[in-house]
Amino acid sequence: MPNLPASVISGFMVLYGLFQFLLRYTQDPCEPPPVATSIPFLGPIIGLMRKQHRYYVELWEKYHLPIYTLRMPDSRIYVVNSAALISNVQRQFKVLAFPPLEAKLSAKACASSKTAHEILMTNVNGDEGYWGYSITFHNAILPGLSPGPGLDAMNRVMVQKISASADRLEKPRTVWLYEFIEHEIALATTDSVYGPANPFKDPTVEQRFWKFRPAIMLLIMDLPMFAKEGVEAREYMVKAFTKYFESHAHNEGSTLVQVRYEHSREHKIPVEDIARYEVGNSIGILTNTVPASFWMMYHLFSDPVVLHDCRNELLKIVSDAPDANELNLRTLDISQVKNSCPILVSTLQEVLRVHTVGISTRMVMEDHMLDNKYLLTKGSTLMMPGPVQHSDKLAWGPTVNEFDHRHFVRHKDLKDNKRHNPVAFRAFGGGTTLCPGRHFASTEILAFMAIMILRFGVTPVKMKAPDEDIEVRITPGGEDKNLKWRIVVTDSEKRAPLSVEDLES
Ligand code: HEM
Repeated sequence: MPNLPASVISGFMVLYGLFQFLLRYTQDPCEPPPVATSIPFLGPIIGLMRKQHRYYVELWEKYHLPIYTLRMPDSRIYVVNSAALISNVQRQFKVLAFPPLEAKLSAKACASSKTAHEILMTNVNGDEGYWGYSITFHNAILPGLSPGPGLDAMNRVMVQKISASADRLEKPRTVWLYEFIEHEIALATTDSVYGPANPFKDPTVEQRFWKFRPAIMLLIMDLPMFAKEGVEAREYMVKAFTKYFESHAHNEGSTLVQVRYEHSREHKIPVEDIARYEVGNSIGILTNTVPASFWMMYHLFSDPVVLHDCRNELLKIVSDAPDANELNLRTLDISQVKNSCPILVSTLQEVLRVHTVGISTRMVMEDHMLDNKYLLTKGSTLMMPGPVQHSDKLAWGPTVNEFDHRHFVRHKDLKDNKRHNPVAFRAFGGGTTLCPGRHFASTEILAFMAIMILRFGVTPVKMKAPDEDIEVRITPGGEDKNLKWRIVVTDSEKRAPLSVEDLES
C-alpha cells in the first residue's frame, strides 16, 4: 500500500508546480512583474485580508517597484507606485476609467434596479460623446461643492450645528472619542446636506448607517448572504430616503442634494433608485471625514506643541466686541481659519497624509501600453494606493514616518523649506476624479477643531495610544463665563490649498 502522507505531499507539490507554471505561462513578459507569487493566486488575497492597505506599503518597502501585478484566481490587479506613472494613468482617463467601475460598484452596494443600472451604463465612459448619467455626474454636482454660494450656505448650516452642540457642552463630560465625533459629524454634515427634513434626524437611520458601512465590501464581492444585518440597515435607510424625495423635502436642502436629484431625474432614474444611490452617497459624505477628525483631535490634544501652535494662530483671528447685553461676544470666521491659519491647515493635511487609507481604483477598458513600457490587459483593475505615496522617503524626506504638524507650511524664502512635491499628496485622489467634497470636508474638520481648541480641554481618561477608540474627558475651557461665541462663515470664493490642483488654480 502506498505511503499516504508521501502521496499527499507529492500531490501537493505537483499541484503547486502546476499553479506556478500556469501563473508564469499566462503572464505576458510586457506586463508589470508579478509579486507575492509564493502561494500562486491566493497569496495576494491572504495578504490583503490580513493586512488591508498596509499590504501595499509592505510590498513597496520589499520590492520598490514602480508598478507590479497581483494575480488573483480570476483577475489581475496592477498596482502603481511611481508618481510619474500615476500622472500618466490620470491622463489616460478613457482607457483607465473610473465611471464604469463606479456604476458597477453602486449597483452592487445600493442594489439599484435593472432600469437604473442600465441608465448608468449607457455611454458610461463617454465613448459616444459627453452625455449620459455617469460621465456627466462629476460636473453636475460641482455647483454644490465648489467654493461659492452653494458651498458657503452648506458650510454655514454645518458650522451652526457644531457650534450649537458646543454650547450645550456646559459641564465636563467623559466620552468615547470616536463615537462622540461620529455622532457630531453625522448630524452636522447631514443636516447641512439634507436640510430640515434630514432623514438622519431619526436616530435609527444614523444607527443603521454605521451598520451598513462595514457590509459594503461583502456586497461588492457579491456575498450579500454574509451581510444580512448590513442589507437590512440599507433597506431601512432606502425607505427613509424614498419618503424624503417623494415629499420633495430636498427642495429645502442644500444645492448639493438638489443638483444631484435634478441630475438623476434628467436621466429618468426612478425615485426609489435615487434614494438607493443617496444611501451610497452618504457613505462618501461621512466615512472619510470621521476618521480624519478623530486623528486630528488625537494629534492636537496629545502634543502640547501642536495645540499651542494652532491655538496661537486662532487667537490671532478671533475678534471681541461687546454685544447688546454687555456680555463679551467673541467671533470666529471659519473662512478666515482656512486662509490665515497655515499651521492648523498643515496639521489637517499631515493627518490626511499619515492616516490615509484611500486607494484610487480604475478599470482597464482595453489592452494598453502604459508609458510605452507596461502592458495592461483589458478587464483588469488598476490601483494607486495613497498610503504608498504618503510613505515614500523620496517625496517626503527622511522624517516620513514622523508626524510633523508643520510639514505642509509653505515657507517662501527660508532655506529649510520642507515643502513636499504636491503630486505626492493623494489624500483626495487626483485627475478627473479628484474629490469634489474636499473643500466641504476640510471646512467641517477645521471648524470642528477650531471650536474644540478654543473652547475645550480634552484629556485621556487612561494614558494609552488609541487602537479602536479612546475614552476622554472634555472640559469647557474655563474662560470668562460671560463669553458668548459667534461662529460665522463669510463668503469664500478663495480655495484653501488642499491638493496640487488647488495650488494650480
Ligand atoms: C476627509 C474627507 C474626504 C476624503 C479623504 C475624500 C477622499 C476622496 C478620494 C481619495 C476620492 C477619489 C477616488 C478616486 O480617485 O478613485 C474621492 C472621490 C469623491 N469624493 Fe471624497 N473624500 C472626502 C470627503 C468627501 C465629502 C464630504 C464628499 C461629499 C460631500 C465627497 C465626495 C466625493 C465624490 C462624489 C467623489 C467621486 C468623484 C467622481 O465621481 O468623480 N468626499 N474622495
